[in-house]
Amino acid sequence: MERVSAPAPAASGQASGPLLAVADLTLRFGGVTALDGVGFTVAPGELLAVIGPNGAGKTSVFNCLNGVYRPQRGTIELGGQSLIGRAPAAIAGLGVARTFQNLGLFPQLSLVDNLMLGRHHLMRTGFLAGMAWWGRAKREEIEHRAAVEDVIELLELEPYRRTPAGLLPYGVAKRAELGRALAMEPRLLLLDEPVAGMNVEETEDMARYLVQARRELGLAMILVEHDMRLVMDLADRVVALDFGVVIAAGTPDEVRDDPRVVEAYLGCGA
Ligand SMILES: Nc1ncnc2c1ncn2[C@@H]1O[C@H](COP(=O)(O)OP(=O)(O)OP(=O)(O)O)[C@@H](O)[C@H]1O
Repeated sequence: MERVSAPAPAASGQASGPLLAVADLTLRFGGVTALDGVGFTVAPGELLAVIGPNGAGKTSVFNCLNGVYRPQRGTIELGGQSLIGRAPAAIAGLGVARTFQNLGLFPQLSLVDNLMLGRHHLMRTGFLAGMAWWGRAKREEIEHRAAVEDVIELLELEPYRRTPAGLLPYGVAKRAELGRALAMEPRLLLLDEPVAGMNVEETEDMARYLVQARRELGLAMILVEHDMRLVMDLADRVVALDFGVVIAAGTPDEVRDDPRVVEAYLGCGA
């Protein structure tokens, strides 16, 4: 898997500091305060889970991190570079990839082509340049295909490589969605409910692939997930939100046992 390896920590610009630092994040929609002074950090290689009942602000955090929403207040720094005000494509270019709850795959394209599209922002040779610089374009193509093959191998997607994404079984499509994000060679991966709608066996498979991806690629991840078992099994640290405010942060056990967290979940009927 060397070709898809994450950059060394020094490439983040802060060898010893956090990879991601979020402070005082505040986001309002008219009269609704979706996020109110949210702050957390993610260390290189760390898996941070963000939990909270429905409407707590988890998706809003992701949408701020990848540039879909612009917060009214606060800072977001990746390796010391501010992400605020940058377009989603620019943030992807800086190494932030996201998986989507409702799958971000093109249903007509084969799994391999979906993964190749995940690498689009890494491609230096455009179509015309490709015609003029055939040798370089060809080399680039070979490199990109090799990187995609590494992801296919890591996630054991070989049997589905030519299958149109729209025809993949649900669990495999979620894995392909993870593959699309990994093919971007991110420094930080945002996982939006990767096991939503999965049965127990599919959930266990996904957990195994996430552990494998972390071990092989060493990349940092933020996991938004309602499945508490997965959170407890995978997370290094957990941040709990309720009504847009951080109500607890710490190890999975600390956060699970925090009375404010228990109350937030009981209050929402979960
Ligand atoms: N585009 C929007 N316009 C108006 N209000 C919004 C918008 N997006 C989110 N909100 C509001 O912000 C708050 C936080 O929503 P968000 O989707 O971030 O919560 P969540 O924790 O992801 O919830 P869920 O677990 O149900 O996905 C909610 O009150 C929601 O109604």
